[in-house]
Amino acid sequence: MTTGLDRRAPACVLVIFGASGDLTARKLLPALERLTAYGALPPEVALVGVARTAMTDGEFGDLCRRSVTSDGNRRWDELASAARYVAGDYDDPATYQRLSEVLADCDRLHGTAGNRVHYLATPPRLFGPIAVSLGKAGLGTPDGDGFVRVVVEKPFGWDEESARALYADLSTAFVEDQVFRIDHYLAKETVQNLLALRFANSVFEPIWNRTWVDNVQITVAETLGVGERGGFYETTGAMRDIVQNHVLQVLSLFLMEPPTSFHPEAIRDEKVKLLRAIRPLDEEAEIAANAVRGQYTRGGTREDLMPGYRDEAGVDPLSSTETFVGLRLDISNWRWAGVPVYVRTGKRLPARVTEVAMEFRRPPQLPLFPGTDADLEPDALVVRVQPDEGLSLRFGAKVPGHAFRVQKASMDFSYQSFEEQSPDAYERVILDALIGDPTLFIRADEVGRSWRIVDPVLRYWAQDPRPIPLYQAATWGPPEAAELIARDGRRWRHRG
Ligand SMILES: NC(=O)C1=CN([C@@H]2O[C@H](COP(=O)(O)OP(=O)(O)OC[C@H]3O[C@@H](n4cnc5c(N)ncnc54)[C@H](OP(=O)(O)O)[C@@H]3O)[C@@H](O)[C@H]2O)C=CC1
Ligand SMILES: O=C1O[C@H](COP(=O)(O)O)[C@@H](O)[C@H](O)[C@H]1O
Repeated sequence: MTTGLDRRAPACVLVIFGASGDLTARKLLPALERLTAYGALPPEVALVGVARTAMTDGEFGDLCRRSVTSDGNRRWDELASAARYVAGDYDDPATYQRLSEVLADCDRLHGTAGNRVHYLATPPRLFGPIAVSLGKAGLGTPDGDGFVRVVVEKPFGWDEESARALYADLSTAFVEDQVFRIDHYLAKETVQNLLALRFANSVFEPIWNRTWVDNVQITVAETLGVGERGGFYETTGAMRDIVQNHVLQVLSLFLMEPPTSFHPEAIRDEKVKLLRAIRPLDEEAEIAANAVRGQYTRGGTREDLMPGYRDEAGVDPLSSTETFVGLRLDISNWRWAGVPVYVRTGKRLPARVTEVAMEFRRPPQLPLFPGTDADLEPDALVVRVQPDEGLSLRFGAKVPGHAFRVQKASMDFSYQSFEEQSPDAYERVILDALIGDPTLFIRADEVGRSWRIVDPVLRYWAQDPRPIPLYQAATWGPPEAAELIARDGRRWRHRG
């Protein structure tokens, strides 16, 4: 992982496919503006957009400026004014011929030295065909000492088989080292801080195992519903949208073995080893007992009544797509054997919170305060990814007074205590891709292994004749979610 403060992109052209789209306007262009604001994109970096919508170079430049509020950022104006645009179908060889010519112009005018980063920000089913077309046009192969990379947005396929087909398409044009698969969660500051927490301190390592840890809980809770993205979500659901990628990535960083170095491959090797150690739920009875799905219905308060999932635009009124997933996963290795990992994610939950919590075993007995142990929450280390990024260590402390009463207290660290601002996740991933640092990107074997974990559950749900369990918007999921963990004598950290 490159750590220096002097992170600057090398000479190159960033080519965005899907340049007329939502992701480009809402995330990529604002991230590029911020990168120019702090000098990370020198004049030898050029921007090219590709999409079907007819636009001139000037109109694309206007779109760049319109998508961003920038105050006197000269380098951004320069980048947007010099931006080029190629209009055309993604499967038409003429599009790639024009792109080749535009790239040659960039090399001549901006000194971009034949280096290219192709960013695929189109609907996912176009990723494979675009990669194949880039290969056929000779745009996947670097010239001499230069580089060509491809950045792929999630999802990486819909199941293990389609992920393999996408890999095959990418491989017609690129070798694995050239492929940067994005998971924007890995670029969140607190997720990266997991590495610092675990490996820049010696105090945590001795307790990071089954001897001390009782259970791990990962929560990715959103208050929003699917909004405008109903059509997309209908084909995705919470398991593919969040668990297969964000949750399993965070989980593997949190629970992996210490890497032998901070070399990207050493970290990714440990992540994939951990993913391999997660026992897939293969048997039907195992899935029924350890996986819960749910879908939100109308709910909230009278003042803030939220629509049900089936009322959202683009959603089938009889849809059985899951907007909530609860799972118990088990890890078959020496460090974590017998420590359940509870995972929960959903839309329209009561709070926006993403966190990883490690609950510690209770003391063997509580002789000083008999009768309280059932009520006392277990000690826990909580990594808050959002909002209010930080860490908390929760423990029991005596309440002042004559009686010996114990209450939970916590030691907190908040990222707000640093003066430096965290870069937005997309700033981080774009700059890493331009620099060529793959640490925060997902390797092909991690993708395959993650599908291996979620596929059996998705197949089981697809043929399950029972109606999907429902939960009211602004509640913590269906009752089955509470039962999943209560069966083991435990409770979710956040509950209604
Ligand atoms: N939007 C977001 O917040 C996030 C998006 N992503 C991922 O980023 C990628 C892009 O997402 P987003 O920008 O929302 O997608 P859009 O639906 O906005 O599509 C991007 C562009 O692709 C082209 N396109 C759309 N539909 C088709 C089609 N049927 N055939 C050919 N071209 C089409 C359009 O350009 P034109 O018609 O001009 O060719 C469109 O502007 C997706 O893979 C998504 O999963 C990931 C995280 C968040
Ligand atoms: O990838 C996705 O993530 C967002 C949540 O991202 P966050 O950074 O706001 O936590 C989620 O809303 C979306 O459905 C999913 O595609």
